[in-house]
Amino acid sequence: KNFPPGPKWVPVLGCAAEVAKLREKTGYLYKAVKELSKTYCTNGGALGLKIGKDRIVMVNTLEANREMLGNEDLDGRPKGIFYQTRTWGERRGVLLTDGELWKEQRRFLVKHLKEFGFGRKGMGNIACSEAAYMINDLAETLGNNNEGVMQMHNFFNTYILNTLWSMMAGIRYNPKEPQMQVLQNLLFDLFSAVDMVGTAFSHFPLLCIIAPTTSGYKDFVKTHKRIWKFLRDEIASHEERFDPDKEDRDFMDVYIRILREHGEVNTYSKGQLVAMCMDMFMAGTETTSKSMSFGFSYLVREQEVQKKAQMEIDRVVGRDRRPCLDDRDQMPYNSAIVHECVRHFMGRTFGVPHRALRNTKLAGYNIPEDTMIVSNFTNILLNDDLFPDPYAFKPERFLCDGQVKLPDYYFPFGMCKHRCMGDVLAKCNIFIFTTTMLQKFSFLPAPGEPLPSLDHVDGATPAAAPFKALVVPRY
Ligand code: HEM
Repeated sequence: KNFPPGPKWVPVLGCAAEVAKLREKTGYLYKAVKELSKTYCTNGGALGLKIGKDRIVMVNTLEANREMLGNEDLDGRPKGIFYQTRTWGERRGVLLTDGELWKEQRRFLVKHLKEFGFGRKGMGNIACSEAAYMINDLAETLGNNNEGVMQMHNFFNTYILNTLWSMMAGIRYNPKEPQMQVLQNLLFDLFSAVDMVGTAFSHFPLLCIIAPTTSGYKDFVKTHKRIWKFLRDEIASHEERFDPDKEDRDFMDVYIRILREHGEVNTYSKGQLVAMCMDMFMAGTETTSKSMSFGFSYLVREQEVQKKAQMEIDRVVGRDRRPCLDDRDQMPYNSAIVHECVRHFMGRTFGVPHRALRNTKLAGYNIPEDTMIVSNFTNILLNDDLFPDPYAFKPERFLCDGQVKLPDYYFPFGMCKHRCMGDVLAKCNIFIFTTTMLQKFSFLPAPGEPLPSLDHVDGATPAAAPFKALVVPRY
């Protein structure tokens, strides 16, 4: 009763058929949700759906999103086969957990990552060092001082992963390593095959038994097994070389020390360590590298924006040294590019789902316990009234009197208790990587190729459609 309005529910399916039909017609889940909201939500605040077993509320308006993120009754994370299969049937990690485990482990993770630079000056240095590898690799691929056409949409992945992994595991990977390429492709496919709200087998769990292959369950498990193996191997090699008398070198060392000294007590366990690494691996790399690939797909289209960014880099940094985080305050245009990259990425996705911990209210509607609640960021970040001409790439929208000014309706990293843990790292990486690339190279439309498409690959996190650029050294 008084559940947010939406399409009619039929037994077993709920309104899955109508959502699927619209999704097929529009090509994207976020567009399907937009059309449904137009049809069913007179006041717009929230759209109520039932897909298989899941009651889902899409939170549409700015006001309703603020209310949702500030309501502690809605601070749970979903339960169920989709979310728990990721962590071998248990609730582990920091991304999709709630309650005591989430609170204690999130606090522990943030506190100890700081020892290795997270959120501190060291983080900027790590990003600069990784950006230097990136441009050297690019120059090497092109052949010194030559230009060439490059596939760009997945170019940044490993470098972005390395900035986080140097703090988590003290490692940097070579992007050309076949194992790394396999892992990146696995992640890309995984994120394209599922949605933020789940997938066929999570809404209809019976499919895991009667149609494990077509429902995507088998692939989901297979991909996760490979990611677990990758992480467990790394933890095992940390355990092997762990020396209690030596200083910890990274977060894995810190966690291993806790387990050796106290055993698996309270919320601490080896499984929790694997799950946290997996969460960071997924939440921390896909989001930032996809924001960057959206950004570069637009920079190739919008040569004027690229030129303005390069003029600012030349003026503030020059060509004799590389950009660093301390330059950011003097580089409002490039800082605004960072926000525009994130806006384009998050504007095509949904927030990480929340769950009602108890019966509560949202936007005047009743929200029963265990309902999944999802921020519809499209309605905010691609909203014509809040961001005029929303599909254009305009860093200027974040500038006022030559300085960056963020409106209070720009919160792509969420708000309140579940706010993104990695926003500072993400913004640091996008700034350093973009400015370092634009200082050294220009990215032009590839001859004979179409301009990068404005369409994207749908999924749990959206990806810029694959595109190429002609990369030309500037000096
Ligand atoms: C452009 C990059 C990124 C964007 C747009 C982004 C966005 C978000 C959003 C919207 C949430 C959900 C907030 C909520 O549920 O209310 C979130 C959660 C989270 N993000 Fe990010 N994120 C980014 C990068 C990162 C990075 C680099 C890391 C890791 C260092 C990270 C780690 C996490 C974690 C662990 C959570 C779960 C927080 C919790 O539930 O307590 N994210 N992020």
